[in-house]
Amino acid sequence: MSKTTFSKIGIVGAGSMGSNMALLFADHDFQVSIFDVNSSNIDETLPHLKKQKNSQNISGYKDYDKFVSSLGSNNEPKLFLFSITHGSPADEVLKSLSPYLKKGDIILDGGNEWYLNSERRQREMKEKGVGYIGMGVSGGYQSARRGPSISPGGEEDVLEKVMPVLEKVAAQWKGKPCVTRIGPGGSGHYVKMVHNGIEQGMLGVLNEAWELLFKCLSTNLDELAKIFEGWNEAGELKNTFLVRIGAEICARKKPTGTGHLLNDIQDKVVQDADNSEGTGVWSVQEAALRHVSAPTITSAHFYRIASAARGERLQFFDMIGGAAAAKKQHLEKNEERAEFIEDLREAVYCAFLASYCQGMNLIARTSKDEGWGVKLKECIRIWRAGCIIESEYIADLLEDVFEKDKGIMNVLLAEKIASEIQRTMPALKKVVLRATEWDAHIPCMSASLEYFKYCAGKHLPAMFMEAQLDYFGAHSYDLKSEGAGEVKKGSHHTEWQPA
Ligand SMILES: NC(=O)C1=CN([C@@H]2O[C@H](COP(=O)(O)OP(=O)(O)OC[C@H]3O[C@@H](n4cnc5c(N)ncnc54)[C@H](OP(=O)(O)O)[C@@H]3O)[C@@H](O)[C@H]2O)C=CC1
Ligand SMILES: O=C(CO)[C@H](O)[C@H](O)COP(=O)(O)O
Repeated sequence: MSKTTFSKIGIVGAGSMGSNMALLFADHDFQVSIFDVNSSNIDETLPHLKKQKNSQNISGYKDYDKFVSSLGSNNEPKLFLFSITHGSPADEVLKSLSPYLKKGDIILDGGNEWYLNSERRQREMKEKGVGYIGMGVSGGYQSARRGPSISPGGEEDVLEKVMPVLEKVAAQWKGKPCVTRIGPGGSGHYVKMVHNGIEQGMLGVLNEAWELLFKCLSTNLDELAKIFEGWNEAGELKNTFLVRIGAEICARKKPTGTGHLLNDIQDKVVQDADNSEGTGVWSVQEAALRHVSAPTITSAHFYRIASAARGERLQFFDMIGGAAAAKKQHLEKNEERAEFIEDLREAVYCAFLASYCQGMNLIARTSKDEGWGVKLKECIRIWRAGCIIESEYIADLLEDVFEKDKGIMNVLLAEKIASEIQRTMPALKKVVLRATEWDAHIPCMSASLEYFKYCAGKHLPAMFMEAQLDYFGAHSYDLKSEGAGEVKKGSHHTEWQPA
């Protein structure tokens, strides 16, 4: 581990991530100055921070002048951490902070940011001699407090200076910090974006399993918590963060009154639709732009978009006579129920794997396109702890794949992955079939099944699509007799109907 170069840090943004990272850095003996353009955020957060351990290391600021001065004398290089909303809020803050920045200062942008914004800011800051690191921080606010998984990207000499700081505060796995130099430019934010894309897919899959158990099989929430706990204890879903917190969420009772808290929660995910988070949208956009098939991730996204529009959903529900509501099922025999739950566990794993494969293929593609040299094995390593997509079995599998083939572009083609898919796809198919009969919502599981099916399609009906495209668009085609061929326009055209 390298030596720490900074002992002070200026955090901009006293929201849930920023304030918890203030405590994290304070625990690691950094002098922390926390600033927010909205002074009421400091008024609200500081008293709370001051009640915590090591709070003597934290001071709050409401104006840039005092904030920057608190970090040292004029010629002392300063380290800043942004924890603010992506896009124009981060641009506004950077513009206001800019007059105070000096050569040698470094900004760690710890928000979820569009990688091209990070690259633009890197160029702007470079002109002033200021380093700018686009830095993914994963694990939500609990890990921000205890140690997150961190994916920094930027210029090598700047990364060199901040790695000792990040190694100190990152989550640890087997004695190693869950942080690595991802690569140049916006690669750090890009990898975090894909992490959130994978997360989106996994969240989608698990919410489908939850509905099948809760609504279709009428499993009560305490029993459901036990099922998820069991899944998290052994087998392919062992030590999977989202399954573990899923069990806690099912079991949680209301703080007042009786009953489970979950029963009161509305069925809307709005953070994509209201633009407060961008990573989901960008992952979908990037998968399309880079020509990487990622249907688990994209289906999860479009499902979330539809979930946000509850008003429209209710209207449409009435219009089609409730045909789309998940139905209660009575699996007569206990063994039949147990068998279904076991199939469901395998199906969840198989679809989680689909989400991971799609995400890793996207990183591989973009890293090659951009010449970033991202080490996929390292991405998996830093996602082992302090992170939302933590999943031990999948990480073991993929680390091994990336160890053996560092340049792999499509992880489906790794023997180990293919054999896992072959082994668990029948369970996924059984679950999709049953769930379809039961009118359960399965956008991600069904998309994952289709993904594996068409990625392994020896004779796709795309031959018919290709003919149609040639009919009306003269797009031309390859002939079967010409073999697999390249990914490029074919050389044959038929004049199906003269114009
Ligand atoms: N929550 C999470 O689990 C994670 C979040 N992130 C990312 O970390 C960043 C912070 O997230 P989080 O703490 O959850 O969000 P919060 O909403 O709690 O905090 C966001 C902060 O940004 C400030 N802000 C918003 N708009 C502006 C603006 N125009 N100018 C200056 N400041 C502004 C907010 O101030 P105000 O309250 O006045 O709006 C607030 O201080 C985001 O980029 C998020 O994507 C990353 C990993 C996990
Ligand atoms: O970055 C995160 C975790 O890693 C945040 O929790 C973020 O809110 C997740 O949002 P999304 O599912 O929309 O990507």
